[in-house]
Amino acid sequence: MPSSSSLILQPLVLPSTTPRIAFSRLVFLPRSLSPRLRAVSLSTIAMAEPERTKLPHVLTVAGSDSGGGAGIQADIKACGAMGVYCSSVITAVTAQNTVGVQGVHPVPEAFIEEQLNSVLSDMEVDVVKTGMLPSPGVIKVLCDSLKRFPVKALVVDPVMVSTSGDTLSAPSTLSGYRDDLFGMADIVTPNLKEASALLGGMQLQTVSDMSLAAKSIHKFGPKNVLVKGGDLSGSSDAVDVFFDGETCYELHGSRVQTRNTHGTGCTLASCIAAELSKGSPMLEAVKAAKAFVENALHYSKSIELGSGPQGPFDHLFRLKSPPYNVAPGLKFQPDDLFLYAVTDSGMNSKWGRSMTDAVEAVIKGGATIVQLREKQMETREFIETATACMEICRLHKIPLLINDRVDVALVCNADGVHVGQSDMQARTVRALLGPGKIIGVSCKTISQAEQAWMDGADYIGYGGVFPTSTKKDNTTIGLEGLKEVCLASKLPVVAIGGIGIGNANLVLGTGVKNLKGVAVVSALFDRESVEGETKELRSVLERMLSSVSEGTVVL
Ligand SMILES: Nc1ncnc2c1ncn2[C@@H]1O[C@H](COP(=O)(O)OP(=O)(O)OP(=O)(O)O)[C@@H](O)[C@H]1O
Ligand SMILES: Cc1ncc(CO)c(N)n1
Ligand SMILES: [Mg+2]
Repeated sequence: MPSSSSLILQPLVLPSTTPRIAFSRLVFLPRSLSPRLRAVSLSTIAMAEPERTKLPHVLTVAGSDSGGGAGIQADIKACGAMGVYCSSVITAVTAQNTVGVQGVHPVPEAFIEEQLNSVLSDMEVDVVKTGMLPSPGVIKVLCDSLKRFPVKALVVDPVMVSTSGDTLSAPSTLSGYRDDLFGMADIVTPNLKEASALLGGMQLQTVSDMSLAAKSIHKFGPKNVLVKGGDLSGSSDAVDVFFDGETCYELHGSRVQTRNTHGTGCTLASCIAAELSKGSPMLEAVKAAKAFVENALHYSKSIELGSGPQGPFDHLFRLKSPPYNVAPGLKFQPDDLFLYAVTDSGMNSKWGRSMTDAVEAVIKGGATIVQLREKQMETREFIETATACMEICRLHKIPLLINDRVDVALVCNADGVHVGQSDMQARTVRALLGPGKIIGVSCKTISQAEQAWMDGADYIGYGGVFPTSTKKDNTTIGLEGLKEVCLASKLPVVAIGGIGIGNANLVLGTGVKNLKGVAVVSALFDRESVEGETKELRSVLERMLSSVSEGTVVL
């Protein structure tokens, strides 16, 4: 939470095109403090930096798929798409296409060992991901290599049978997986058939069977288990079950209607490995991987390759879409939600001020994030206004979000988008904006908050807390509803709806987990002095915050 005295020293990461000079700067939390403090914060010290960039690195130990949709080929493309370097140790060469597997040619174990030695001894691997390990001997070689060259994480996809029904690893590998490799794994990712085989043929037909299976497989020693439900018959969504040893999570995604699902499992495990190599926590890595697979399937629905029943999909779909080339904006920090200003041009014209003047004033007053919410403005005017506001926000290092209009956000390279329940789904917004942008979702219920998290949003807006004139027909849920959703939410929350100087303390005073701030429209913009009102609200919030943190809340 913001505090006027907290100072941190933070390295400034420069884009790769910038001359190789590193700066360090003093950064105060939150981003908008007084101009005096900001001036101090920007004093930079130039110093020489060695010429070295460490790329996150995944090593895949898997089989080649001549059709290019699964195996090593999927792994390399998936890691590339996630921005991670991928080396490969090939365990077998398969002759494979959309019809099935026509042949398997295992690589001799001694030569697999040689490949492992070459890469692990030299190339600073962060994460190892395994796919097709055709024999128990290969598993043994791999375990020995990992003991000699430990890595940060091990992702085991226990590939046994292809979807076409062809055997990719001997049944005798089962005990190698269970007794040797699983105990070293950070996560194992069996599909339904593999989970069943690992558990001696246990029937898996429902999501609760999947949970039981995840818990049983966990007993073999991996830190986490993900039982994948791509092949769960009769399921209208794509549900996977994640178990971390304590909690079982059902991860629900939309089921894409397509024949092009060959290689989803390899891709999912590689994306998890890629996210782990970048430093993501496990559950976040799994979520990001699942969202990637779903998006890739969605964007590849129309691909026609081969005459068989299961086609490949396009891992590099993002390259085709120019929006993905937009520069990342300010990285999301939950504390930015502290004083969240939402614009309204009707109020600005009432008080005779321009949008840019209003945005500048609200930032000077102490707003920590700005959202342009313009329901009536023509597209061209909206883009011009948003571009001008972006300049002001960039200058002050305050994130600018656009309500609903992903197109406007892309054109003006805003820091993100805020969507409501009837706007574009957050996962689609994420697919369009890419991973570096901020996405917020308005939610009224716990299940909407859960869905926002699943969709890859960064925060939720919860409201209306109090009655408001800004939104007609908006149900008021009150402070009790706010507390309930905050406690259940996995994302930071900003409260909205009828909040102003007179009642903001009631909101922050709840002191409830995940509540990071208040979003305000009329109380800032339907006033004569935007800057003055914002300053006053900011000081009310800061006073409330310090009494909450000292445990001396007086309402
Ligand atoms: N049609 C689909 N729509 C959305 N997600 C899907 C679909 N099919 C599979 N998935 C997702 O893809 C991931 C891989 O699951 P799946 O059960 O297909 O693995 P697999 O059988 O090991 O894959 P492979 O085809 O590589 O053998 C899971 O997250 C699953 O939910
Ligand atoms: C080489 C290889 N690895 C894994 C799979 C599972 O999809 C496959 N079909 N082929
Ligand atoms: Mg499958």
